[in-house]
Amino acid sequence: MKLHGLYAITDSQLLAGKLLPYVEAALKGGAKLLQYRDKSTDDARRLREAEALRELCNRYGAALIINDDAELAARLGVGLHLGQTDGSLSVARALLGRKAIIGGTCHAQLELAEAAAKEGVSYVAFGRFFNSTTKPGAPAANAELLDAAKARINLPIVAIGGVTLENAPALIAHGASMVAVVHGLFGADSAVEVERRARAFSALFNPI
Ligand SMILES: Cc1ncc(COP(=O)(O)OP(=O)(O)O)c(N)n1
Ligand SMILES: Cc1ncsc1CCOP(=O)(O)O
Ligand SMILES: [Mg+2]
Repeated sequence: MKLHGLYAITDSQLLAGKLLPYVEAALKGGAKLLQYRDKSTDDARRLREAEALRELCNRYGAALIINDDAELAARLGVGLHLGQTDGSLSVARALLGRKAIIGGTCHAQLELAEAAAKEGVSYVAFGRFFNSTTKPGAPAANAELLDAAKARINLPIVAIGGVTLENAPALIAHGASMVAVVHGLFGADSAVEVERRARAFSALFNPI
């Protein structure tokens, strides 16, 4: 799977009562990666929802990534995203195997990306690039960081944080292989609008 294009991330509050139709709309619109991001402790619901999302991703040729929870990713045989305090990337790589998509949060620091690369990640994620209602306290990054990362890190680069259809082109021009989006994609009034946005995000990426 080429890590290039739209990376959709779910939010349990924003998608309450409409998780599956909105995710299906994003996948129809061309999202390549889908991250299940749910901070709740209801393990039964998380398992059920993640299984349903895996089925949807399979149907649309996208890959499912689980946020924070290596055991759930291993149980489902899908990818994983870990932040700096979410556990070891190299342990996750050993657990999930060499083919799994594993991503690591690198905030605004190239050194974190170099360390993550050594631990065997599939992509490095930087951000937040803009104001984010989903995670307002995330450390701020700027587009020049992407230029530097492109020159130093030989891995796909994901840009996250306040990404919209208006500001995504600059991130892509500075080397982002993927844009990861919550609100700018799923903060829509209808599934039709989510699909339209997903298509528009996807069209920003040149075919490779
Ligand atoms: C693609 C992507 N990039 C960054 C994050 C943030 O991860 P983290 O810092 O662990 O914060 P939480 O998302 O767990 O609140 C991410 N989830 N996905
Ligand atoms: C999880 C995360 N990590 C850095 S910013 C962010 C939130 C992204 O959500 P939004 O696209 O709504 O800003
Ligand atoms: Mg995390």
